[in-house]
Amino acid sequence: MADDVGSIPELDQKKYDADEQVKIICLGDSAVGKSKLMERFLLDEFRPQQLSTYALTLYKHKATVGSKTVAVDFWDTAGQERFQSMHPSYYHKAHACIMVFDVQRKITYKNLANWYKELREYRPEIPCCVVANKIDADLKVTQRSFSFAKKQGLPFYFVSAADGTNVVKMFREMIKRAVDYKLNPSDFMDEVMEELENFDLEKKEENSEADENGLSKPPQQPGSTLRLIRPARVRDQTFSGNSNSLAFESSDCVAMTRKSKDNR
Ligand SMILES: Nc1nc2c(ncn2[C@@H]2O[C@H](COP(=O)(O)OP(=O)(O)OP(=O)(O)O)[C@@H](O)[C@H]2O)c(=O)[nH]1
Ligand SMILES: [Mg+2]
Repeated sequence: MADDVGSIPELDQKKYDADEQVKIICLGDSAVGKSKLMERFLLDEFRPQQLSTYALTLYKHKATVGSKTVAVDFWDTAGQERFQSMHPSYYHKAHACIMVFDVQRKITYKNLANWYKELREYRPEIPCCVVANKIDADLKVTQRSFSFAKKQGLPFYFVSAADGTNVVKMFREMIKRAVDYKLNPSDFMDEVMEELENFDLEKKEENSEADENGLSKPPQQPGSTLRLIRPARVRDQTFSGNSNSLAFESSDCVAMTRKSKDNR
């Protein structure tokens, strides 16, 4: 049993600060085909058996965008109702989101509104798209209009993980949008986080300079800087092929605490 998600290199989210690393998350109800879409894109295969994702799977992919090679981490999680809402660390530092519904199950389309609301609470500005999956089961659905994406101003794709329709196109466009977002973040929180991280680094440098000059360090004020508290415990960790799976045991989450001077 691992005791700290931060100690699992694949899940150390600091790596997403590097220019050539992006994180793309996938949202949608259970059995809409999130994992099958990833498998279709990454392995170009489709095995119809259903195995619901257990908590979290991380798929790694190298993509070329312009002249750059970019490492893309796709985060895939179970859309099961029992989870109700997603673990906050799932959204943390995500650069794009793919929202999926099943054209054969109306409820999965209706539930997009809930997924989208939660996404925007954590990531107000990241690029997002809506994906109507399983069109192979009934091609006539492509004649219908699904207004949710239009209302929210989001790109919309009819796809099929089973026969591959539009899958590569959709993933490539989302990777490009994630990279563009990474280079020009319009998310206020991203900028605040970056400022605070730089501020913390500068402070550390000042302290070590003071040390070198034989000066004493200023006393550390507990809670006066921004701290990232990582999920405390991990129940299970398995590695297979190019993906990692793990489960969070409790609702412990990536939480940010910051006490201002006035609160001390
Ligand atoms: N006909 C058809 N079936 C599909 C397609 N994509 C997925 N399925 C089937 O839908 C079922 C669920 O697919 P998954 O990819 O496991 O669904 P998921 O969204 O990852 O589900 P959770 O992990 O439980 O959240 C499987 O039985 C797949 O075979 C598709 O494009 N066409
Ligand atoms: Mg799945």
